[in-house]
Amino acid sequence: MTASPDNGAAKGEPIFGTLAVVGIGNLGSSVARAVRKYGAVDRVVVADLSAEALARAKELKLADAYFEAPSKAVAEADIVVLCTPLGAFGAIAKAMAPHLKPGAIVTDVGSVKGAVVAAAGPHMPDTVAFVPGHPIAGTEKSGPDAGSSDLFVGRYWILTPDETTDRAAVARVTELWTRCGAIVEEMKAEYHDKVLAVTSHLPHLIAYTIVGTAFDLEGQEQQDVIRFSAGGFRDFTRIAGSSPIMWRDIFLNNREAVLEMLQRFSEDLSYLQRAIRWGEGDKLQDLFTRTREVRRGVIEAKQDKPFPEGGNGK
Ligand SMILES: NC(=O)c1ccc[n+]([C@@H]2O[C@H](COP(=O)([O-])OP(=O)(O)OC[C@H]3O[C@@H](n4cnc5c(N)ncnc54)[C@H](O)[C@@H]3O)[C@@H](O)[C@H]2O)c1
Ligand SMILES: O=C(O)C(=O)C[C@]1(C(=O)O)C=C[C@@H](O)C=C1
Repeated sequence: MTASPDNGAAKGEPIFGTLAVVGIGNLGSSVARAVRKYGAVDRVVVADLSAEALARAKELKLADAYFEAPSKAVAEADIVVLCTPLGAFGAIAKAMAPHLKPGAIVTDVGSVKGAVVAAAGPHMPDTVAFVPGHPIAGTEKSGPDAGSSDLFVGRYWILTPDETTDRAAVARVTELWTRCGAIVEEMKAEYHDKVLAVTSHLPHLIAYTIVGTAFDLEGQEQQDVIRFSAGGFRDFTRIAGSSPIMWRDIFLNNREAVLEMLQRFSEDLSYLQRAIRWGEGDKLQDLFTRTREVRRGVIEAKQDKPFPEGGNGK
């Protein structure tokens, strides 16, 4: 099931000429590194509004050319990958639209799909194909140093084309991310947003809540929570350390699905609360047995580690 590359760069003919990354942070730099390592494109250009991120990307030699304005970077691109926080997608799409090459493909890595299609889609010229996408891979870190060429190896990359999307463009984007090691699947944007609300957005919200609760404790108690940080809390602090801007935008852009899942979660939490209050150990044990099975399933699907076995951090 795992896609082609081992961790020594498997190569073939480049799939695209020039690839433009807009937003050279964790995901953008992972895309830049991966397409180069796996020989998927001839040339990489990047745009980022942060002078600091651009300077660091240059030091790391992540691309062949660097621009502040997306309009400059996309002018020569055969494929553009939007890798900024979601809140910027609409404005970037509008600004770059007049400068896109006819025949170019625009795709993205945004964690929510419905809102992205709504914000960016209407700005796309008819001469360009827009293929929304989302790699289910990442870490809590931000910036160009955080990326890895192996981030996508063995991980799912979901595309959410609709009935108007150019199928040839979908096929080329599929080929691109498959070359970088991902397992590409298609689904409807709305379905994607519902599934990710449970598997990614809600866990982050829970982590933010628990760590926030600990932070709100007074004086000595707060210090001791950090000092004696047990495994469970420690794991929550990792994802609660994720980018505040990225996660603000995810919750603002997947409001309905997150609120729906949060409602179900609250009901399930009340059930456990009652079971603890009334000493109903059988109910607790029954649920914990079923959740153990879920964990087994994740391990069997090889989705339990951020990087592949022996995968590099860069
Ligand atoms: N981090 C993850 O685990 C992860 C995983 C999958 C998808 N994503 C998605 O990837 C995207 C980027 O996340 P990240 O973790 O790489 O964030 P990041 O903070 O590491 O990088 C974002 C970059 O975008 C730049 N940027 C912001 N606004 C811009 C604009 N208007 N024009 C140009 N550049 C701009 C920032 O300067 C920064 O360099 C988000 O949409 C997120 O939902 C993230
Ligand atoms: O492992 C992590 O640090 C992540 O948060 C990565 C993670 C996830 O929830 O799995 C976060 C957001 C994404 O859109 C995709 C991946």
